[in-house]
Amino acid sequence: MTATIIDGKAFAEKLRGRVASHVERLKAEHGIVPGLAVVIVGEDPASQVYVSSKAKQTVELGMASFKHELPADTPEADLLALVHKLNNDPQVHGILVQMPVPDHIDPNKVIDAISPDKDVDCFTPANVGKVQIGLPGPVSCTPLGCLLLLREHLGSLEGLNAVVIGRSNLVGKPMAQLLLRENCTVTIAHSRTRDLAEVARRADIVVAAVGRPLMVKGDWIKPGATVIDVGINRVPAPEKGEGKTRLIGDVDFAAAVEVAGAITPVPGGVGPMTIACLLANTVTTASLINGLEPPKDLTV
Ligand SMILES: Nc1nc2c(c(=O)[nH]1)N[C@@H](CN(C=O)c1ccc(C(=O)N[C@@H](CCC(=O)O)C(=O)O)cc1)CN2
Repeated sequence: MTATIIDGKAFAEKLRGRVASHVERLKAEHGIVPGLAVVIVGEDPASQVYVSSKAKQTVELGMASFKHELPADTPEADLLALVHKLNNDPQVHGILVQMPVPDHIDPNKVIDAISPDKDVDCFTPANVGKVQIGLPGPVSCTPLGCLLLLREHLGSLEGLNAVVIGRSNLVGKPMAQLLLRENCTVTIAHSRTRDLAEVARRADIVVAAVGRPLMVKGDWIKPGATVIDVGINRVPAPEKGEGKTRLIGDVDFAAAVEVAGAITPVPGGVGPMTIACLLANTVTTASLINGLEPPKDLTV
């Protein structure tokens, strides 16, 4: 059996189309131009690519983009001051500080500084709580992207056994929460989980978000299960030339594709959905800030 490949790139394109039509409507009917501010501290090459992509796509969808590039040695206080300025800027409806930040900056202080009204990453405790109890607002971008892909592929997730491997605040925990909201039976597995392979083998849905290349083996997957690979691991690729790299996921794709019912590739799976969901969240926050109901087709 060979799994269906879940095409995140194609789905992200469709989602961006929906975002663009809501942006047009907000402008035409309410005179609102949703604005997204992205802040990057330092020169991490991957982060720079993601931030440029975010800014470019924001403009492509008709929104206003505000990009702030700060040197790696920026004092924490200066970053917090910029966030406060953006909190008070009426043209900005979404604020994102690219993670990770350099070691001398406390990411929790940065997250705390972002106004929950503009927290398009859904990192603030207020928004994490809203997701938990099902109130409208932004939803963590990568987990939102995963869930939209799962719904598109499976329809209802009700009653399914879902195993999330990884317990980060960025992906694992919010992913588990969203799956619970879908009435899945959810297990969060992690580095200390006993018999991880056995736990994974019970799952109808496996979400791998550990950041360890190829950790999830083919024989960890129940035949027919749906596998969502959140891993984005850059590894050396000498076959492509000296110093070249390639991206691989947390799942051993070549083996898992023979067992699973459906699987996301890396690249081209969850990654593109993360940015599309960020843009969707910006329309959500722009709507809420202006007292409008956020569009239902951009969220879960
Ligand atoms: N403040 C945030 N920081 C980070 C987040 C986040 O959601 N908010 N997520 C990740 C990185 N990330 C977005 O910022 C991200 C990662 C990957 C992709 C993507 O499109 N990947 C492509 C491959 C791209 C490549 O060649 O490198 C794919 O998988 O097809 C988009 C966004 C950490 N930080």
